[in-house]
Amino acid sequence: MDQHIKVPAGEKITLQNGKLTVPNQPIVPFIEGDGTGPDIWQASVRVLDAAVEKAYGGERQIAWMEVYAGDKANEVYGEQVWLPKSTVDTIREYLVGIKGPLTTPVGGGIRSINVALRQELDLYACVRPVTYFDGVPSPVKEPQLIDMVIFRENTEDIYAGIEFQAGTAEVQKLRDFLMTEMGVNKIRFPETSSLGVKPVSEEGTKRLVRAAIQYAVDNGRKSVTLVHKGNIMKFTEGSFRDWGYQVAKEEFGGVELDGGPWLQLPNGIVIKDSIADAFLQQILLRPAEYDVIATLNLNGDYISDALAAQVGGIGIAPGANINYLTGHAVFEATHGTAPKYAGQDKVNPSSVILSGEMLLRHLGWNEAADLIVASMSKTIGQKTVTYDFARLMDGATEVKCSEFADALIANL
Ligand SMILES: NC(=O)C1=CN([C@@H]2O[C@H](COP(=O)(O)OP(=O)(O)OC[C@H]3O[C@@H](n4cnc5c(N)ncnc54)[C@H](OP(=O)(O)O)[C@@H]3O)[C@@H](O)[C@H]2O)C=CC1
Ligand SMILES: O=C(O)CCC(=O)C(=O)O
Ligand SMILES: [Mg+2]
Repeated sequence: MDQHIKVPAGEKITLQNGKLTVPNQPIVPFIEGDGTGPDIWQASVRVLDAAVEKAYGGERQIAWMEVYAGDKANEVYGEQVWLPKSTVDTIREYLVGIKGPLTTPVGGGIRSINVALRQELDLYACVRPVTYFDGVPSPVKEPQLIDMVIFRENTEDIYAGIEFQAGTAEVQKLRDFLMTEMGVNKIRFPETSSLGVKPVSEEGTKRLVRAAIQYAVDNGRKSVTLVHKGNIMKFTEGSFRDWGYQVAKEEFGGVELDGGPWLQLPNGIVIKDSIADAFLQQILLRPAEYDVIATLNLNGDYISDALAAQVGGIGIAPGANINYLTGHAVFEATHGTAPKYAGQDKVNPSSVILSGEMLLRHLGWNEAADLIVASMSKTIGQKTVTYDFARLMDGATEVKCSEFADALIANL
């Protein structure tokens, strides 16, 4: 902790015997985020506080504690400080946090702060539920059939950022090693290639798939689909599939259906797999056949936004980054900073509000979480929506980001 972080009155959330102990005034660190982050956070925190107040009449309250990352860390800690150590240490100490989106430049510049936070805290499961709220405009015919929860591996894959730029001494060293010592002759343009490394481990895969299956078991879901491109990337994505089936068999009692590879657990849950390209058309054509999804980091990134579009877009796509073993969890929207709308009080705050709803449920404050879901349904049902929905909805009343929060609070 340092002098920039003001600790509010409240108590720490702790983990005891694998279970969270949540005081009535838990201190929860938050990162406001870049771009539209401040608008969204200011709207979201009001809704979260109002839901808690309504559910518990003042007996419970979240003590929010601001920690810094991205542009605001530069302002507070000085230039080129994007993710202060104290931010990571504070979230580590207080276990549960929430964040707005943070900018990552394309090409050069800093590596993703979002990814760094997930790696530093080993938040190995990125959990992104995709459900439909009645009345939301959707490009598909039967959006109500979509009810999936994506479990995206969050620490490995090509997403880990191990890559070397064309023309550097580093890439030359790696290329020479691959070509002379490993017999690699498939780099099409060796002199001008950048090279990336795609680590996919048995441990990393198994803990993610284990979490996905456990979620399916705990929540009475019908199936878990392992999504991969294992026909082409045999030892990374193919192994993800194989290790996934192994967990289902060895730890959850899966038995082969019709000679495999699909499995069925004793409670009826089906464990199956799908190749990523085919999967992306299947979720459009036959979404009812998919339920819990377990996939690698980059696939999960693409699938998250594609599925979000089917239920109205990334303005209403929440998520959580979780380590089920240590209890650490950082909740965040699926979308980014949407920089062209920054400071306009315009964008949809629903993704962060519903990420907060997931946070409340994670704390066991289900009454407050339920109030938020009900209010979201009611407000959208009244066609009071932000620009993203209004432009696709007949007869909608378009409201600002902050006004949408007001409407949600009024409907709690
Ligand atoms: N976890 C994180 O913090 C993430 C950070 N990022 C970062 O964000 C930056 C911008 O990324 P970009 O690719 O533009 O993706 P964004 O998700 O920021 O925005 C893409 C488009 O999605 C729509 N959108 C996004 N958020 C909302 C919202 N709250 N309400 C309504 N519509 C929304 C807008 O569509 P329209 O134009 O149609 O109105 C927007 O132009 C990059 O630096 C990227 O790295 C990206 C993803 C996640
Ligand atoms: O870190 C980033 O900038 C992008 C991350 C992202 O798109 C995601 O996690 O969905
Ligand atoms: Mg993404």
